[in-house]
Amino acid sequence: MVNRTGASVGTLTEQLIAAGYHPIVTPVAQSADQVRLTGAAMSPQSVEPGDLFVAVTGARAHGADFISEVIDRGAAAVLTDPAGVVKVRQAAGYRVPVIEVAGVRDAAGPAAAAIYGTTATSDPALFGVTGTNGKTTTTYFLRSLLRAVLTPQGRKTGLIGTIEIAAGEERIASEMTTPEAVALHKLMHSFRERNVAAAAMEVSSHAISYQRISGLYYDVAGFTNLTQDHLDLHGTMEAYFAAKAELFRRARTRTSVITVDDAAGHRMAAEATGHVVTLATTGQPAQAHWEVTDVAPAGLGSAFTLVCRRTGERIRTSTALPGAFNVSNAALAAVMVLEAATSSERTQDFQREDVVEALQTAQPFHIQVPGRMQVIAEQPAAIVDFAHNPDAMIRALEAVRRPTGRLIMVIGAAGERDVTKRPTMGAIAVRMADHVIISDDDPHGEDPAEIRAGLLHGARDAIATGGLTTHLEEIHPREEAIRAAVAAAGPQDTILLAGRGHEVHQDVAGTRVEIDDREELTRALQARGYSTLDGGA
Ligand SMILES: CC(=O)N[C@H]1[C@@H](OP(=O)(O)OP(=O)(O)OC[C@H]2O[C@@H](n3ccc(=O)[nH]c3=O)[C@H](O)[C@@H]2O)O[C@H](CO)[C@@H](O)[C@@H]1O[C@H](C)C(=O)N[C@@H](C)C(=O)N[C@H](CCC(=O)O)C(=O)O
Ligand SMILES: Nc1ncnc2c1ncn2[C@@H]1O[C@H](COP(=O)(O)OP(=O)(O)OP(=O)(O)O)[C@@H](O)[C@H]1O
Repeated sequence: MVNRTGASVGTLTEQLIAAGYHPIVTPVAQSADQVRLTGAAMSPQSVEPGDLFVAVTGARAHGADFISEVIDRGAAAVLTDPAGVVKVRQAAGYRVPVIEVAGVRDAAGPAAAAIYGTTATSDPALFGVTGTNGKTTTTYFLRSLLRAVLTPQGRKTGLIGTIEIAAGEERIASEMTTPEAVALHKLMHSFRERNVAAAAMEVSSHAISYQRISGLYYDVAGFTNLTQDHLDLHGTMEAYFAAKAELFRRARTRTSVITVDDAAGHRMAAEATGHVVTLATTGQPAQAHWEVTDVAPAGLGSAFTLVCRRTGERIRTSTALPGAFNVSNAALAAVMVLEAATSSERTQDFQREDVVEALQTAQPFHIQVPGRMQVIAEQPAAIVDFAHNPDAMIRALEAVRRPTGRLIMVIGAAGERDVTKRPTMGAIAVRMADHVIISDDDPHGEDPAEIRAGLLHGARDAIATGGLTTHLEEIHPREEAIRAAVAAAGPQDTILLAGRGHEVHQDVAGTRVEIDDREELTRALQARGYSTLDGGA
């Protein structure tokens, strides 16, 4: 059953009071009950007639600075902070009701939930994934498994993440890993309209810190891992951990599935509230609810068994994606859906035997995830991957290393992001590859030469202190670095392009420079007479 959208300003205010906010509504000529809100928007440019405009303040501006444009677009009311109220009054007088709250970003979620009809049990069933690495891959795996279970019931699946937002086969380009709260609730409504029964969603630490998931309720949330990244936003690993931990609270999530392969996972499981399920994927004995055992190579990927310690149940499945970390990602997706099938709330959607059968027979983890360990050619082995932080680089390099042949890699680092990881990434590259080409990623507003210098510094230091023989070069622009990597490779060698994955343009000081690693690599390989795999570009 699709919920109709809409709430009056009066109803919305009552719901905010019930949710613990203390809204103050400044009056207009009409009574608050007569002003009907049919949608919500946080970006002034996306306001539509009848919307609640949520005016937040930030590093660049206050949403209320754009109030004249917002009213011209037909906004019916404004939700904002005390500073926003003053701005609205000065620029627009008493033309629309203004609801004042102290924490606008946090109140935006419950407000949008009231307007778009999101509740804890409304469709879709939400599966959230957080962690430093593996969110995109795990959500693709989740969607694929959910599809295998729900398609025979005539129901659809949704996806929200870095690469795309999708409702069934309909695709919307994604600008953020996790959109703003109002956009998320609008999306939940459109999912319901499209018969989407379950959705897999990436939850970035930015989204948690900026309260983008406010007003959402997760049936199951999964944790992959926590390693260094995003220290520009969080400052310390402790604060980064605390942001992620917010997802695993009873008030937000019914069942938390936590991968406990590292200390951060153990601590996350200990601090999570509500129903907590642990998963160990290293193949080593562990005191976890679910364990991965019997990992064996299967094509480029791996087959493995999931064992439930409590019941002794054993489920054999596999993934076609290379790398031990993809066993972890696949196992997490599998346990999240198995646990949803166990929860009494959703058993009508997810029959446990359907999930087990899908895992054993439908090969749900044999999909390609754009730019994640994407194999472009086999001779030389040529792979495009999104690894752009130290841990992901180590794991990606381990995954592609073969007993014979040289390993050639191209890396860069993004500008205006966590500068402390650059020397570490340079050092990892020269320690684990035979030939390293340092080039550009997304410089944003930073000088690309300085970013490369950060990587080179770490790389040169590691070569000197470790007495390494790695061949190190600096080549830009990136397409030239890719051509050089291919020129340096023989058929038995391996080429890894790291850092950009699915991305199709670089942001260079605000200018979009078209470049797709998969296409560049395909072209460079073909120009030298090598065969490439279909769908590589
Ligand atoms: C660090 C961060 O996440 N910042 C987000 C935050 O910015 P902010 O608090 O500084 O706000 P602001 O940009 O001043 O905007 C305030 C208000 O003015 C409006 N405004 C602002 C400027 C303008 O020119 N025009 C305009 O209308 C905005 O729409 C907003 O209503 O709130 C803004 C509005 O909601 C977001 O656009 C902005 O995301 C920026 C674009 C961003 O780059 N975020 C990235 C880092 C991010 O969130 N990434 C994660 C993934 C990270 C990962 O795992 O790699 C993600 O989930 O996507
Ligand atoms: N479970 C994992 N553990 C460590 N590294 C991983 C894991 N899964 C994937 N990776 C590596 O991290 C890279 C990014 O993977 P993915 O896009 O799935 O993660 P993500 O969390 O969505 O990343 P981002 O938030 O940066 O988009 C991959 O290309 C791979 O190199």
